[in-house]
Amino acid sequence: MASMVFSDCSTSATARLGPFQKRISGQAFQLRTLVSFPWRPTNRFLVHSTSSRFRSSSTIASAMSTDTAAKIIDGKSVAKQIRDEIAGDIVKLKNATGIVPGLAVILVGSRKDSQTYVRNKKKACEAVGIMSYEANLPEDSTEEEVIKSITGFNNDPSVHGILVQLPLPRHMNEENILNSVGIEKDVDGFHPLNIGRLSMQGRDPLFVPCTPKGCMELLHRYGVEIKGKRAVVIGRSNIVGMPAALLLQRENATVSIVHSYTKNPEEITRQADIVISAVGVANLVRGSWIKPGAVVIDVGINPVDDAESPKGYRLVGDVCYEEACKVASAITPVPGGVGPMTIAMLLSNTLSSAKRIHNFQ
Ligand SMILES: Nc1nc2c(c(=O)[nH]1)N[C@@H](CN(C=O)c1ccc(C(=O)N[C@@H](CCC(=O)O)C(=O)O)cc1)CN2
Repeated sequence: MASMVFSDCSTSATARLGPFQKRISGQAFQLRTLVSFPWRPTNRFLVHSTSSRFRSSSTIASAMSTDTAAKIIDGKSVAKQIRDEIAGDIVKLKNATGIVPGLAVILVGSRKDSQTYVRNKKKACEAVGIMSYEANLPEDSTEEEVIKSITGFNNDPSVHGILVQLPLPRHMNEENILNSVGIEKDVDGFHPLNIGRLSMQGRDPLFVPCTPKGCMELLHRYGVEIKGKRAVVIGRSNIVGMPAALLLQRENATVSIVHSYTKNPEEITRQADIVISAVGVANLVRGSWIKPGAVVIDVGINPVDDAESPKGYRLVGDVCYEEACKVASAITPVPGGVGPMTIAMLLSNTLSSAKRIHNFQ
């Protein structure tokens, strides 16, 4: 079978990435803008070696007949289920107290990808019964102007959650801006007090960052045991990798973080029962990095050139999906995996905030 020998994740993907990024910069969000990660995918492992090295003869037969062995973790359908649950809870809250949860989103500049995410957040709010408020500030706004807008929402009792869409324009100090979101309305969970509490035993943050919370929710809803398991998180960004590692550790996994200075990333990743990859490098994680039977959560959303797609590109994860499918027991697709969970978790955090502020159980 051709696909068993030549992988779509071979070096051709790397070659596509370079010129392509320049062309569409600003159109699709790349984690790379938030994390510094100099790795590039390698072609050191061929697909045929991956499947034959790790599988028993019966599983090879099944992989060959279906070309896919792993269970697909369907983030899109789980996110829908969660949104339905949230909509039901919002009706209960409103009927009992008259309170309608409110979310304020601050968008600075006119990046197309950020505009799309903000529009999607607004639509998702509407669908579940959350009021949304928006502040659109020009690219050349000052930090003070952004902070002034945040302060307005901090003081507005109809707003229960505030988020600043990232990335911010380069001239802004992200830390100053995120620090000015009131901790009790910090539905993105990026405030240092929330992250600090997440990292301490016996303390609980008011909010957990949405993407890592979505990863954990997928593991829970698919019945993946975490306690006592070995987990590897690839990437250590403040908004995904680091909080994901803390969350896994809080659930008693033994956690390693693989990053750009890790000497033997393949070897370490191959020890993991659970892999969460959040580096923003297309197809970095090859099938041979995955321990047979591991559960793989792919946070990367990377555009790669695709002449056959009407848009001229398609989205792929950090993990070479076609290879990993043959080794892992379960895997999230890109798109349709972790991405939809990010917005579902934002709605969940906004609802929790409204309940907490109004002391509703
Ligand atoms: N303040 C924040 N900024 C950013 C966050 C965040 O959590 N808070 N995360 C990302 C962007 N993001 C939400 O803001 C986000 C990214 C991707 C998706 C998603 O559903 N992706 C789809 C594919 C979408 C497509 O086709 O383009 C998927 O993976 O299936 C939702 C939200 C950075 N900024």
